Amino acid sequence: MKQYLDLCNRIIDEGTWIENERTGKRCLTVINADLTYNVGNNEFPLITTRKSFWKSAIAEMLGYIRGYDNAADFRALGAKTWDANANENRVWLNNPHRKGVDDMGRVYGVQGRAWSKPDGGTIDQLKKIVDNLKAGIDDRGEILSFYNPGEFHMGCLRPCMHTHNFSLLGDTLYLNSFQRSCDVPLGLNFNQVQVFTLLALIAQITGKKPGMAYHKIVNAHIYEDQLALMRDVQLKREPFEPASLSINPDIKSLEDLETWVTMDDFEVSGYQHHEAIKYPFSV
Ligand SMILES: Nc1nc(=O)c2c([nH]1)NC[C@@H]1CN(c3ccc(C(=O)N[C@@H](CCC(=O)O)C(=O)O)cc3)CN21
Ligand SMILES: O=c1ccn([C@H]2C[C@H](O)[C@@H](COP(=O)(O)O)O2)c(=O)[nH]1
Repeated sequence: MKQYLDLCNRIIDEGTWIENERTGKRCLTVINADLTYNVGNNEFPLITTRKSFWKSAIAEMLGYIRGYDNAADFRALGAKTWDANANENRVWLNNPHRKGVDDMGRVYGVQGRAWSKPDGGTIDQLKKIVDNLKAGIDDRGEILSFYNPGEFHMGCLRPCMHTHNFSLLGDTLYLNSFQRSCDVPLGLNFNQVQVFTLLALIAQITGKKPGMAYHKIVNAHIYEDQLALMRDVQLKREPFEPASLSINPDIKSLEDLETWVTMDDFEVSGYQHHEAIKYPFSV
């Protein structure tokens, strides 16, 4: 929690105002933040200075793991977070690649599970990683990349958290996750949970011990219409003791994640939090 609050305070104290053309809003911005999560000790990085909708965050990550490309599939898992980007952004609505209502296009998990090869066919990056790690192999290229500039024009948004790089040291699994752009009041609250849960899940299905997750953020910002709520409400609150996450131990394979897992397979205990804050969302 401290590292989240430190980043919010740093943006407010040292940030630079930057115009953002895509949303038409100004953002108070800093460059470079490094967050770390101790997954081995189950130090779940859940925000306590407002109510966090952690189930939506995990549902989103599960949707990426499954390679979903449709906001309705995310909703069915419990995340409404892609509705606006799929259905309310004028540039995407006018894009000839959009297949209809709720289509997100070739974003995130589509690239992770079905990256198109120039000579035909697709690459399943996640399956290769899981198979290798299960066999104790780290080829120093256990990389899940959602960032495919050749297909940006076929998706509603470029991926923000774009690369997840796994590493094995003996029986311990590590994760470095890279994020190019971060909406600190709204997105980071989710992204912290996602990096943590991704390492916990992949360790569980590959039979490894989870170690540390390292989360690198490049452009960390607060939108102008979020600033007062962050500065005058959320940052005035005292954080509570951290919560912990438990994951159904029956989840044993990538196929389990792809087929029967729901949000009922995740539980958070000891979550004390302040009241929810409704931050404005920029499409
Ligand atoms: N401007 C912007 N910020 C983001 O964080 C973001 C995007 N766009 N576009 C793609 C995804 C979608 N994400 C989202 C979208 C919505 C919420 C959101 O509304 N959160 C509320 C309520 C969540 C709920 O009820 O489930 C929150 O209070 O956290 C969070 C992350 C993260 N990403
Ligand atoms: O997982 C996510 C997804 C998105 N965001 C935020 C970061 C930005 O505020 C917007 C994306 O806008 P770009 O113009 O494409 O940078 O969404 C996030 O924080 N986390």
